[in-house]
Amino acid sequence: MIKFLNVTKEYREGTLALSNINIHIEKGDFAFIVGPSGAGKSTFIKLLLKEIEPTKGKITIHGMDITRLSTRKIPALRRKIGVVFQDFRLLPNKTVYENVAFAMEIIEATPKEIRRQVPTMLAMVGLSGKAKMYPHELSGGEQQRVSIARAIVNNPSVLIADEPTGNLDPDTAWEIMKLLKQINRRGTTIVMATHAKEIVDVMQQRVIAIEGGKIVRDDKKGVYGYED
Ligand SMILES: Nc1ncnc2c1ncn2[C@@H]1O[C@H](COP(=O)(O)OP(=O)(O)OP(=O)(O)O)[C@@H](O)[C@H]1O
Repeated sequence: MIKFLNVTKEYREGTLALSNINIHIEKGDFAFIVGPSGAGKSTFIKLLLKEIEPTKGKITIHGMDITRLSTRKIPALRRKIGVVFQDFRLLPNKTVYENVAFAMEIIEATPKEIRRQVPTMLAMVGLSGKAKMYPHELSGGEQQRVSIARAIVNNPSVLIADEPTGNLDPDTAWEIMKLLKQINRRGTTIVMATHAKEIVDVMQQRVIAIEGGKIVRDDKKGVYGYED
């Protein structure tokens, strides 16, 4: 479902963030992307979201070459991909309900669809009782749940999570991981960049390690493999 074919990203002359990498992530995979700081993980994620373009190579999602996508088709691509960030990125002046609803308004869902789908998502992430609250009234873990609800409300086939537990204490981090695993079980492919050694070691999922812009490991049930 996601393929990187001989992908190279050079930011400017001499800064080779990714060097001729090949990755194939299958539908339903739960893949951790690990590696030391500066290894190229964020670059990998930005390429997937088409925030940046590769210098060489091809990236396909569902067989669609995203490196050749016209600007007009980028919204359709983004709809297939949900994203969750370390810093939540919720809209501060919107309630929990409105934050999730907004993602549906952007794709022009009908008010009826929104009224049906948003409460379902909030129930799924365990926040039914907090629909009217604002982000600053929530704990970090709760804010991350809202951002997950927002990321999956349009039923994307892939959920990209960039350090989703980076700002959370260990117990809360595990709650978020349980939720991500539950979403994965329902068929959503998950790609998660992380520095969380314990989480990667316990979860026993696919681990793709990047070092110096190259893939140095790709194990089906891998471990983190670095000191924290
Ligand atoms: N916009 C940019 N312009 C120039 N060089 C960049 C840019 N973004 C990243 N780089 C360089 O590309 C390399 C890979 O960076 P990247 O952010 O992908 O690493 P990372 O693995 O995500 O690191 P971290 O774990 O610290 O977030 C680094 O050498 C970095 O300095």
